[in-house]
Amino acid sequence: MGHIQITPSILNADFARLGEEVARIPSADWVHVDVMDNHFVPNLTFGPTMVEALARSSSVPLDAHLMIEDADRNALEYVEAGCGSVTFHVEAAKAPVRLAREIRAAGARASMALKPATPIEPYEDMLSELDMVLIMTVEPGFGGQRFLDLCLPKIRRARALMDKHGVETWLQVDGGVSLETIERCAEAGADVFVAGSAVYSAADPDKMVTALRETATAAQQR
Ligand SMILES: O=C(CO)[C@@H](O)[C@H](O)COP(=O)(O)O
Ligand SMILES: [Co+2]
Repeated sequence: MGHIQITPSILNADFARLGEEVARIPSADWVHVDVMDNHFVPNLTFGPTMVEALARSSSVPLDAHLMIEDADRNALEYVEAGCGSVTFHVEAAKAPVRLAREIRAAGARASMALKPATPIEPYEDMLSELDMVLIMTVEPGFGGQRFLDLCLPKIRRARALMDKHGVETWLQVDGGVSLETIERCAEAGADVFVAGSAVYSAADPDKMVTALRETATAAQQR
């Protein structure tokens, strides 16, 4: 398992001042940018032009979470926009192995996301093609939803498969992660944590990043 990383989502930040909002979380390991196209999910956020502007203004690297149809055709735009990690949904990719290879070849970390009802087992043999697997712990589309405990067994199974294959693939969780739920995820084997509303509704977002990291690190070492 890798060291604990915290990647705040800006979905619940003030979109009118995104540059300033990102500057409020200097301790974050990554900034999670939720790209939504109103087709793969029933919500619309921003595209590569905005992500490119954010990448230029941020001292923290960007972790793009693409909730878009036709990921095969559009994912590379986010590598070109300057994201250090690009996550596509397997439900939206026609050729996930080819896409992961293309993302890596273009110079970013390649990551694949699974919705709550999508199993990890069919993708066991492609773990070595991935730098990260993202297990959604809410249905994608909106911030501020309740954490789905039913996803915890899948986190455990994903960690067991990664151990079995001896890969260094990171295991990210996204959705409803807070000081209350992060321990369960870390104990199950996750090492990269997206937190949106928990961070941006805190009085001091950067302090919340530190608190989340400390809580997860303690749970991981138990
Ligand atoms: O990808 C998504 C939602 O689809 C997430 O990244 C959320 O934006 C995280 O927000 P919280 O659930 O932590 O409020
Ligand atoms: Co996300």
